[in-house]
Amino acid sequence: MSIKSEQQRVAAQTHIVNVAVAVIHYQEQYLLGFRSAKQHQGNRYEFVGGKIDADETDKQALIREVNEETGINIHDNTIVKLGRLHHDYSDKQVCLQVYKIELTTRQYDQHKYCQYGLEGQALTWADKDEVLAGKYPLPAANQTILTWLRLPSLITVTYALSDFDQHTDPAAAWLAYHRQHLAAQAWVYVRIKAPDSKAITKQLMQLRPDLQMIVPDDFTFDGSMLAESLLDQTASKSALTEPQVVATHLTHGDLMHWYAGAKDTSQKRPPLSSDQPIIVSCHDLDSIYAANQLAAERIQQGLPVVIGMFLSPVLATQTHPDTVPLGWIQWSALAAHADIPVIGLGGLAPDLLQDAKVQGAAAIAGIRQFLQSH
Ligand SMILES: Nc1nc2c([nH]c(=O)n2[C@H]2C[C@H](O)[C@@H](COP(=O)(O)OP(=O)(O)OP(=O)(O)O)O2)c(=O)[nH]1
Repeated sequence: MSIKSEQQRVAAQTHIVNVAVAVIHYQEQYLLGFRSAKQHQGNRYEFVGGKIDADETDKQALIREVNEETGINIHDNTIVKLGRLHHDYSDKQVCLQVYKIELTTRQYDQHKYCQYGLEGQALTWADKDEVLAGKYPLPAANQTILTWLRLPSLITVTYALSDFDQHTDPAAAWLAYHRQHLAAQAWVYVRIKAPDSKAITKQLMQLRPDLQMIVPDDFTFDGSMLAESLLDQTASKSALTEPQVVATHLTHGDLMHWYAGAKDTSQKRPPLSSDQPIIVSCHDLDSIYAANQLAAERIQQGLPVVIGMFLSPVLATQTHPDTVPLGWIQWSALAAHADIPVIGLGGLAPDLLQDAKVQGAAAIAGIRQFLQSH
């Protein structure tokens, strides 16, 4: 049975309404509709969208709904899948299939002054920062979408400390290199792979307070390390460490370990203790299912969500010369199973972003090509 018909069968049995949601934007401006008081979740803003008919694919529904509600034809735009999420509003269960679409300048210019949609609903172009800050009340399910939207298009992965072994002081050389070559405000997956990773990470945070860091799951900056720092020791641990940590990272192995426990009902594991959003690494279908389950459980339990999945290796890399890459075709087929934004990793460069989006990537990541060469 195809995935699509399986989804429809489950939805029919449990009365889940399948909805196509179009996060339409032009640069940092996001298009919001306003739900009338008489609609379900009325008197709130919404992303354009609506129910997926039984004979439609998600994308067909998306294109139809956007056209019916706004008159914008997105048939030729790149449609990037962000994710899929269930929400139980108690009076109605929905499954939102969420996609992000960037309008062309021409499309935006044609529609930027339209204050009402074709169904009479109010339309607003809103600043991304204000949408993410919660200035526009949206249905509860949209909180997860807002967290997904924080994910940037490009993520830099650091070198391992062992790549600096030829230096007399590898840690100092690692720090000097990354301090200089990471782009301003970059999202960085700090992957040092050494016993003193935490101390080095802490130093990078102090050298580059502009960076947004993804750190290994077991990174809690304990009291002794904080005491060594010059920071105010009376401040709380979280206030000292969290502003720069945007997510914790779970390796493929850790994820599968959690999944094995989660499937074993005799010793069911909670959906992990991290009080941060999570980014996982996946290499195959099993780990994608594990990530989907973790993502769903964390939403159900009101924990910070799983904001993305590194799916690798897309292409051959210098870091893992013996690993057979997935290639775009297999990568794209796997990515379609993910319920969370997928980040392409392995052999990529920033100028491949557009190609990667066409293949289903919400973002791409890498090491050498993502570090600035100055
Ligand atoms: N369009 C849209 N719907 C959303 C969002 N977030 C969210 O929870 N929903 C929910 C609200 C509704 O229950 C459902 C959307 O269905 P809809 O727009 O076709 O339904 P409706 O309430 O207008 O009902 P109807 O008049 O078509 O029967 O999804 C969102 O951002 N956009």
